[in-house]
Amino acid sequence: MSFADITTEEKRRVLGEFTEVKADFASRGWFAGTGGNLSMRIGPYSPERFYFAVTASGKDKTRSTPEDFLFVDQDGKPCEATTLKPSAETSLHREIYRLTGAGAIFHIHSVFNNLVSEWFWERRAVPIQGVELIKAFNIWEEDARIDVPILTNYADVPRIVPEITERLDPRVPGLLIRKHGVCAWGKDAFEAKKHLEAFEFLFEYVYRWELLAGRKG
Ligand SMILES: CSC[C@@H](O)[C@@H](O)C(=O)COP(=O)(O)O
Ligand SMILES: [Zn+2]
Repeated sequence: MSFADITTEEKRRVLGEFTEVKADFASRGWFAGTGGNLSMRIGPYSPERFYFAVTASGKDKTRSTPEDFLFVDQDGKPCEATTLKPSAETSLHREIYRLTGAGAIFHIHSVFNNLVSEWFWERRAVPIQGVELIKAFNIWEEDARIDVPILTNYADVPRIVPEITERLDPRVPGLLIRKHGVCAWGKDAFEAKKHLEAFEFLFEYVYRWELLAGRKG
């Protein structure tokens, strides 16, 4: 099955859901300075062949226009004729889809995700233990601990890709890029959003806990 076989109804459904998620994130202030990008997969999946809708690069993501998204394939090539440029960080989405088969990936910049990525940079991971919201990742064991990987924020974005390949933890549906932002994913937009909200809660918790524990300043 190729992209041409995907029905117009299915494309409309995905873009409709995508538009809602984007507006919701905009209302939370998650797209400061055009930062952040979102993608949602469409059609059948294999690690070698898949398609996804992705936000166009450099747009004001707090606005809704007919030029907000385009469809690309597993190589990041547009599936339809367009003048739009896919997100500068499309290579990160491609690799996460290839490794996980996720249905949606959301990347945002926030002050808390930037702060914890720097504070824990030496260990290359943010440790989080025993906080109830870890269950949002479908991890139910008593006093569970996760380590959210922190990757190097290379200006040449494709250089980050091998670090994703090496560091992605199948139990943890997210990763941080140092002093940049978080990518969170899930089997569909609902789950990716749930994971993103949980990460943002947990990063704020960790930051505040470090302050209370006197490890900062
Ligand atoms: C202007 S914010 C920095 C951007 O380079 C990037 O990190 C980002 O998240 C948005 O890039 P985009 O190409 O619009 O998807
Ligand atoms: Zn970014």
